[in-house]
Amino acid sequence: MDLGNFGYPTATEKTTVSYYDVPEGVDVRGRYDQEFAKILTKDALMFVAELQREFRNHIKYAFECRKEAKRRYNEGALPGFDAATKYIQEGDWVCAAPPPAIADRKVEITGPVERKMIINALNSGAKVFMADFEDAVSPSWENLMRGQVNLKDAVERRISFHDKARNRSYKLNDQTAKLFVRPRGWHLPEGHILIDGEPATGCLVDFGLYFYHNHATFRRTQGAGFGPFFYLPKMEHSREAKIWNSVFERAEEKAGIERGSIRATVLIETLPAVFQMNEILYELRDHSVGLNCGRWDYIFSYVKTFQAHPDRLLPDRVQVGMAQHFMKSYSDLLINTCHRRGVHAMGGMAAQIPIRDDPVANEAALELVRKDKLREVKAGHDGTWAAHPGLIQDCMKVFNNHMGNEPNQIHTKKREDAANITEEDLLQRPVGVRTMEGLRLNTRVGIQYVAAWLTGSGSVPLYNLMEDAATAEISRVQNWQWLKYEVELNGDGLGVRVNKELFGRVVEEEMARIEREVGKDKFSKRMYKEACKIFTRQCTASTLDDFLTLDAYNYIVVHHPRGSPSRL
Ligand SMILES: CC(=O)SCCNC(=O)CCNC(=O)[C@H](O)C(C)(C)COP(=O)(O)OP(=O)(O)OC[C@H]1O[C@@H](n2cnc3c(N)ncnc32)[C@H](O)[C@@H]1OP(=O)(O)O
Ligand SMILES: O=CC(=O)O
Ligand SMILES: [Mg+2]
Repeated sequence: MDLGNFGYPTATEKTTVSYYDVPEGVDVRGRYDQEFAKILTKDALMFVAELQREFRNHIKYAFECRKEAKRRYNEGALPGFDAATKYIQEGDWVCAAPPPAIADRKVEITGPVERKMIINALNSGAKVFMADFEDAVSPSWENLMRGQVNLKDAVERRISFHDKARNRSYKLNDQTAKLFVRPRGWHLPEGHILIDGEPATGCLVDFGLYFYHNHATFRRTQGAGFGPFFYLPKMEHSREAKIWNSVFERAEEKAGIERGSIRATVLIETLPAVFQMNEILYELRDHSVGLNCGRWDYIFSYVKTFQAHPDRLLPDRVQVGMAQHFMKSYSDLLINTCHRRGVHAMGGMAAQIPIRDDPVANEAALELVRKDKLREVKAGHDGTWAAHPGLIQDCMKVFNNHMGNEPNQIHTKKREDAANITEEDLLQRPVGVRTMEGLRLNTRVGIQYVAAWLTGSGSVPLYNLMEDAATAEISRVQNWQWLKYEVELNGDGLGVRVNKELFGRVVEEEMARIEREVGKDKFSKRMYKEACKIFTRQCTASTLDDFLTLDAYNYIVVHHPRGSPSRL
């Protein structure tokens, strides 16, 4: 039996609401809004609180383990395959078969949970739209709660949008992409919802509210009996996948739906996780629809994992592509692992986006995207990511040309040749050089990204590339690493070493450049100075911050005390 309200008693309608109606032990400190109140119902909050109470100790333990692993890496250890789970690596098990509704995932568009973009993405011609609460979103209360409202309207197919300035209206086409939702990573708290006096775990809020309100409609209208579908980001170990699996089981139980209804694709986007791909799929075997190469966070994680290994410095960010041996090995092993276990091996995101006002540069950008997709489909990926609706047709053509009418390559491209990829392959030092331009680009991209994030945008176009939290992290940690080890910029032939004084000058000059590029007016009104402070502090910190957005989050939490006028 499918219990739409999870069997909780129906909440009585309040006629006058001045603040959210919360269950025992839950406090909502975010701004009151009537639309948000339809999401933050007492029953939905009770569901989130139950998840938080059941899993908080498991999450705490997983973070203790992350800390312990970091300590080991910082003392010189390298990540590697786990001998204790050889029986999983070598066993002959497979995951549950992919639901027919999402057998074909050739091209997936991703984007933040903004109303207009959700409509555009669902109408884009992509097979799947991954609605993002992670890398592409600045997790302000407004963005998150509006995102939940938008997704509910999208699942119920009544989402619309009117752009007053352009007098343009948006609504869904008859044929739309299948919806996946990516909740935040385990590390991000939700500072506006307190459960038993502590901030809720961000991803349990994202998952819990979305699941609670949409599971029944989704399964009926989109999933052909399966769903909802998720992407799970930034995990470092299979024990974290095990928590998600238990969360899914609990949600299915509460909703009274069959085990295995919920399906999720895990992003392999941390270095430790590449050694756990079998274990992650195993933990989620009833709920899995594969793995995805989250290449940008993966590069970030390579630097983070090796923060105390000066012999493993990265070259300039632009040189760390999928052709580097360690990146190619990661993608090949992911395909081999997924296909052996009967699930999708998804490719990743090329950073290029269409360049509207320059046809030659636009064609060059599209060609880079096409090449990246060709590499992926030939390697055996079953689908890929695209950042922009203008890329869907080209990506689709590449995949269709190679796969014809086949929905995926799970059973036709096993990549047995990749089964013997070793720890050395996965950790091989990237080749390339470091330049002053690399340091400058990291700095001006990092500052502009943080400025955008602080003002509500989690994905932005910068210098004709898509930038989001993952790409910005690379800029930050690379600067930190170069400063920490006072590295030589060996690509310029000048023997210049990076130190705080040089970095100080670079920051000043890049801030001046940003001001010239964006104009004095925007520069003074937006948060460039605050962004510069946050970014500079993180690049020069004596110990590396785990995440750029954890510190920056403090700037965007806005508490509204109960009964304050802003809640009315
Ligand atoms: C590392 C990772 O995690 S990758 C996954 C996370 N990152 C993302 O999802 C990034 C998604 N992409 C984006 O956010 C955007 O494409 C950006 C910020 C990179 C570029 O945005 P813009 O410069 O505004 O794009 P542009 O002006 O060319 O947009 C043209 C139209 O396409 C729409 N559009 C652009 N990207 C998207 C998208 N990803 N989804 C839906 N619609 C989109 C715009 O809303 C606009 O619509 P309109 O013509 O109806 O007004
Ligand atoms: O989430 C995707 C990534 O590349 O990071
Ligand atoms: Mg990522």
